[in-house]
Amino acid sequence: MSMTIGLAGKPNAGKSTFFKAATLADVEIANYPFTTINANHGVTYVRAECPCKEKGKTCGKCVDGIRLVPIDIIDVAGLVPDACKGRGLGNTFLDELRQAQAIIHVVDASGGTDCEGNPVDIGDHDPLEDVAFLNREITMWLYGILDRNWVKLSRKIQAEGLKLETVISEQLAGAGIKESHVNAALMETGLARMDHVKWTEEDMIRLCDTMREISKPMLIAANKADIAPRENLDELRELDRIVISTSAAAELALRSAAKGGIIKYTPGDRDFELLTEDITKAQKKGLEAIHKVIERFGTTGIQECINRTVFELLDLIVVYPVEDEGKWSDKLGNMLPDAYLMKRGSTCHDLAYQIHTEIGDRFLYAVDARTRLRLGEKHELKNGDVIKIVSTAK
Ligand SMILES: Nc1nc2c(ncn2[C@@H]2O[C@H](COP(=O)(O)OP(=O)(O)OP(=O)(O)O)[C@@H](O)[C@H]2O)c(=O)[nH]1
Repeated sequence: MSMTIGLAGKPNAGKSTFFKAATLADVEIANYPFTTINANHGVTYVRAECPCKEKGKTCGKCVDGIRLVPIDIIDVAGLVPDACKGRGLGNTFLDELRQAQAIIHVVDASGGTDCEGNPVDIGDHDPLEDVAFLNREITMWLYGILDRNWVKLSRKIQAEGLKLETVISEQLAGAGIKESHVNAALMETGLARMDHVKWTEEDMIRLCDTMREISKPMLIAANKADIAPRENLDELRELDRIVISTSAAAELALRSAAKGGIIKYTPGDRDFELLTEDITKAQKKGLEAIHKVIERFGTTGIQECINRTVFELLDLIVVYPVEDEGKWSDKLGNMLPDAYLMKRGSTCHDLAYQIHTEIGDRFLYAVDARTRLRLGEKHELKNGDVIKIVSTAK
């Protein structure tokens, strides 16, 4: 199961900076091959507690007990200028959006760019408009697809006795909508109890809006928080969703400085340590400014966006498969060699399949390496579990 985070945002909101920062990893930390599919596709990392700390050992795969687990991220390009003037979302944008299971919407919280991304005075543009705009556009895109054939589909449901959720999900399959999404939206809107023939346009838009929320959960990165008026940040925080104050520019500077050996900084840290005095005046001033930003907000917010997208919006957990339940290692003695992101609710059997099809097919039982207890195939995994799978596979 591969999951992808989509980064969306109007021009100049800081989306490219966010993407660059989120995908810039110190190779020594990352330990994974850098797999760029194209310029817009990259790998970012979830920050997790590494279990090796509990053993009082260092696995060599983490930094001071912080494990970085890879996940794909796409810079969803093509939220075109003029979209807000009625041109709608671009095809590139929608094509890429389909591939993402959750969205981080990078908003210019400073209000220093208009709806097309043109610079205006700080505070002149209301960032709430950008949030509402993107949501509405995605909803109306779904509605457009559904409405196109609705009369025909509606008749088909009645004539052939088909299930409403099957027909709707088939029509919206291209947008990544699954039957479970439709079902959940029908329940949430109360439309499940109403004859679909009687649905008004407004009902259908409401259904699409709810399907969007469920199938593409979104959090808001209130970016440029460092220069944003406080009212803007407060206003955004009142939204009924996760809103995180971010400074993509600060995170990019920190990761670049860490990569260059100037500072010690692991993504998401609440501070950084200067490793050399051999820096220019400008660098020193820059780092001091970033220090103030971190002091004010706790972190730059970028890592928090990734973590909360993964653990809350996508509802994933991290699981560590091992072959030796005593040493928490593989056969060669490498401690905690892998960290897998899996959907919450996954079982030991699912983990076996994730490791290898044959191990899944020939699964016998699993062992919780912490408690040494035997677990059956249906046992549900928890975040941070260290698990050995026993199978008859060679
Ligand atoms: N003050 C401040 N400026 C930022 C921040 N993030 C990005 N910027 C600046 O905002 C401008 C736009 O950033 P980009 O990352 O290029 O914006 P974008 O949304 O990707 O825009 P396009 O590439 O045109 O789509 C640049 O000058 C950045 O340096 C931030 O957190 N704080």
